[in-house]
Amino acid sequence: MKAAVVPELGAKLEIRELPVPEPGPGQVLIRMQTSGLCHTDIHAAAGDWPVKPNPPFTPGHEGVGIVEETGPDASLHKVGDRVAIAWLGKACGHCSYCVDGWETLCESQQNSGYSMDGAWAEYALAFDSHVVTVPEAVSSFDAAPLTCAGVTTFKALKVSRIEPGETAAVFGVGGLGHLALQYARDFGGRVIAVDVEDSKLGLARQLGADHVINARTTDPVAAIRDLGGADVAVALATSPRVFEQAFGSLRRGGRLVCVALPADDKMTVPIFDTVIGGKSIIGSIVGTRKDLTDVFALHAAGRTKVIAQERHLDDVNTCIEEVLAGQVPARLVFTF
Ligand SMILES: NC(=O)c1ccc[n+]([C@@H]2O[C@H](COP(=O)([O-])OP(=O)(O)OC[C@H]3O[C@@H](n4cnc5c(N)ncnc54)[C@H](O)[C@@H]3O)[C@@H](O)[C@H]2O)c1
Ligand SMILES: [Zn+2]
Ligand SMILES: [Zn+2]
Repeated sequence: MKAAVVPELGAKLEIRELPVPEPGPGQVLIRMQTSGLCHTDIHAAAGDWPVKPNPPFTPGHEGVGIVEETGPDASLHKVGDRVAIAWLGKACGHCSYCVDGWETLCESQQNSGYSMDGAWAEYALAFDSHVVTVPEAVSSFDAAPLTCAGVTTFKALKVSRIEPGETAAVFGVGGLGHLALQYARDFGGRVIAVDVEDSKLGLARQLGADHVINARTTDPVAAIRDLGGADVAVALATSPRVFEQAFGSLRRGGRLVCVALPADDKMTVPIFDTVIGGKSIIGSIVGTRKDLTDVFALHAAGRTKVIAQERHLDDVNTCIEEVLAGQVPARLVFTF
């Protein structure tokens, strides 16, 4: 099979011919149909996060495909089922987090395309217990971005406790942001989109943003405050400065949801303003299998639009450059 492999951290990916892997206990072998390029895969290949993956490895955690073979003790899914491989490759199932509906916080979890080989390949192994069924009404093309960008921003808006009528500011209209603003529109009220590319802001308008701000030419903090401030700000761009601006845009009682994971790991926020203004800072990591099922159901009901372009795995290095240059509306999806 063909797979994109990170030979060493920071190096260009290589397209390699590898043997199709055999499913072990509890595993299924998936024949990939589509696989999205999340900015997390770029961090993984660069090795720019505090906890590093071990090369050589195959990235990819927005994989959608067909179960081709089941390993011993894998009985939840059967050959022919269409399933999604998400970032949460496996959680233990019995720690305090897992039993309390917070499997995404499990300390012994495995992550697809990071601690285990991922979905940028013609075939991938996954755990039967953790792949999620894709409903018929959701195409494999749309399902790929929903599997990380969708579930992550759906969860981020849930933990923000946004209320109908509240204002949400979405910082970064990339793969995650273009879905975040649709959930914000559906769960809350007014939506303000911030990016540094006019093309992304045009897309944000089409997807229902009420106001758009180009942070390259306009100070987003002042502009959002002029609009009355944000009840919820979601940080989806990979720079600490964006987190600080997102915090600065909050009105009293506002909640900053931290989602992006910039390599530069520190942000500065004013303590006085946090205390006096009763503001909250919330971290949010992907979503559960149930969240992803809900995301698919919303999409099947026509509530979200996925904006993505089709690419070939052979062009993976160019694709990464395109994403880094901010040229992509809004996700790239490899098709097999
Ligand atoms: N917490 C989680 O569970 C989770 C899940 C998936 C991805 N992530 C992280 O989220 C981040 C975003 O991922 P993505 O796939 O959406 O990336 P992306 O590259 O598709 O989108 C980033 C967007 O930010 C915009 N941007 C850049 N600089 C900006 C600035 N100064 N102000 C406003 N916008 C700016 C870019 O133009 C782009 O539209 C990455 O760090 C990724 O690792 C986190
Ligand atoms: Zn992702
Ligand atoms: Zn656990």
